[in-house]
Formats: sequence, C-alpha cells, structure tokens
Amino acid sequence: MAAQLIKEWSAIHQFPAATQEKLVNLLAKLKNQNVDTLTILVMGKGGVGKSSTVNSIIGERVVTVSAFQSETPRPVMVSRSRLGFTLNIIDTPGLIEGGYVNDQALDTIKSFLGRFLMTKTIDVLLYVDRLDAYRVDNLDKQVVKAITESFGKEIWHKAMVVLTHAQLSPPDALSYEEFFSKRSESLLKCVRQGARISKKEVQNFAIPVALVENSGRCNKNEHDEKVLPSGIPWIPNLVHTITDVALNGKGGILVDQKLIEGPNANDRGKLFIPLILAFQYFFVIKPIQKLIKNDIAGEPKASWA
Ligand SMILES: Nc1nc2c(ncn2[C@@H]2O[C@H](COP(=O)(O)OP(=O)(O)OP(=O)(O)O)[C@@H](O)[C@H]2O)c(=O)[nH]1
Repeated sequence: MAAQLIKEWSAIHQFPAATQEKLVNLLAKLKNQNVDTLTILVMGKGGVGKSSTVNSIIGERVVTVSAFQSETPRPVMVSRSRLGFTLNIIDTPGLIEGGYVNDQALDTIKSFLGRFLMTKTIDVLLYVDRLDAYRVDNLDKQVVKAITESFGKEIWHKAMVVLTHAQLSPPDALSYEEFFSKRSESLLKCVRQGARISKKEVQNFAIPVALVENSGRCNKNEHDEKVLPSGIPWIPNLVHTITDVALNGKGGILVDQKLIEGPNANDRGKLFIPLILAFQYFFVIKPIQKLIKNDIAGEPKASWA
C-alpha cells in the first residue's frame, strides 16, 4: 500500500452539494479523532448489492455490477484519498455458492488481506443483505458463523448491517417502519446466533443497521439527494453510521499472521481429530481387545494342546 499511489476521491464532486458537505464534515470528524484512514470490508451473500453499495459510496462505477452471478475477480480494493484522508473499501465475492457457504471465498478474502493490508486494520465490516427478503434461514446463520470462525467474534464489534433495496412497499398492510424493524430484528437475531453473541453480550455488540437504495430510480429530495422512504438522504446517513462504528471505541481487526493463518471454515472439526482418535482407542479398540482376550482365555483347551 505504501508504494501505491492512491487516487484522489474526485467523484465526491458527483454528489449533490448537500451530500458533499455532510461527507466532508464526517471526514473532518474522523480526522479530529486522529483517524486518517478508514478500511471497510464488505461481505454478504451473492447478489445482495455489495458491489452496487461500494459504487454508491465512492460515487462512481468502480466495481462491476451484475444482475447475474458476477464474473469479475474479487476481492478488489478501491482506495481514494481526500484532504489527507484515505478511504479503502474491499468488495468481496458472495459467500454462498450452490446452496452452501463458500469457504474458499473466505480463504481468498483472508489471503487478499494478507497481501494488501498486513499490519493494518479493518475498521468497519459492512454485512450486506436485502431489505426486501421476508425470512432468514439456516444458510444466513451459516454465513455469519463462517465469518465469525474466519475473523473472530470481535469482527462483530466493528460491524453494521446494510440493507439494500430499501425503496419498497411493504406487504400485508405493514407500515414501512414495522417492516424495517421486523426485518432488521430477525437478521440481527440471526447474526447473534451465528456469532454466538449471548443475551448478556448484546449490549456490548450493538450492531447498527443502515438502509441503502442503489437503484437509479431512488427518490430524491429538493437538494437532489437520494432519499429513503422516510425522507432521510441515505448516503450521508450510511457514512455517518460507518463513522460511528469506526469511532465506537472498540479496536479494529488487525490483519496479522494469526488472522491470515488462523482457524478457518475449512479447518472446522480438525481440532476434534485427536479427541475422536482417543475416544476410539479407549472406548472401541480397548474393549474389543479385552473381549477377544477374555474369549481366548475362556475357551476350553483342546486335548492335544
Ligand atoms: N433496486 C435495487 N437494485 C439493486 C440494489 N442493489 C443492487 N441492486 C441490483 O442487484 C443486482 C446485484 O447487485 P450487485 O451489486 O452486483 O450485488 P453483489 O452482492 O455484489 O453480487 P455478487 O457479485 O453476486 O456477489 C444488480 O442487478 C444491481 O443493479 C438496490 O439497492 N436496489
């Protein structure tokens, strides 16, 4: 990274003036707290809007977006600098493939981090999913579990949930607020279960939720800012929440040898191998040996013996 020339974040000027002003204020807030680099890791299932969200934050099409499974090699890191501040966003491949958690994708993400961010920190995790989904299932829990096993439970101290497709009309006569609260609560519950965050720990793992509408058809306010159905301009709101997570007093996730080589999803269960072998020896092999011995001892000797 040190030798790499980081592009100026010129696309910030593409945002309406009101959004630009809020973003510049947020960067100033970070700099006031001596934070001059922010590294954001974006993860989630495939097709949920990870790449689109990266493009929306940067303000230009820096990563390819596809309605179908993306062919673009990822992870990819987009870095931009502005007024002495550096923003790094890492877009990653979808974590579900063929109905299973894509463990290989997690390994690829970790080795990518090892190559480009050694000794640096991940300051914020954007865990992306869609608002317009009506239930969470076991696969959602498995994804969270796999992230937790790969990066440690601490990653959820630096996490926020991002819900895309936020411009929707809720079904079943639910109000937008009711729908949002039901959807975010069920997803947060799933995150807590997958990450094994106990009831006692919930306060310590406050995971904020932000809404995103990446579509070009997103409604706008009188200042030309893209707004949520509530009227809130969502880009400054998202960056505001990112800033809150970055400054939440919990340390970032250090990218070091331990993280890169640490237990990963592929190694699940390997730790139990010695235990299983010991169990087999004492409770299967030994008793069989004893039975055979007893059997031999109890057998009447042949007259010729
Ligand atoms: N309406 C709407 N469409 C979205 C939104 N976010 C993404 N999309 C669309 O959803 C599709 C998938 O978006 P991507 O950004 O490629 O999703 P991804 O999570 O990066 O997908 P993978 O590459 O499969 O990992 C594209 O057709 C996007 O245009 C959103 O907020 N609203």
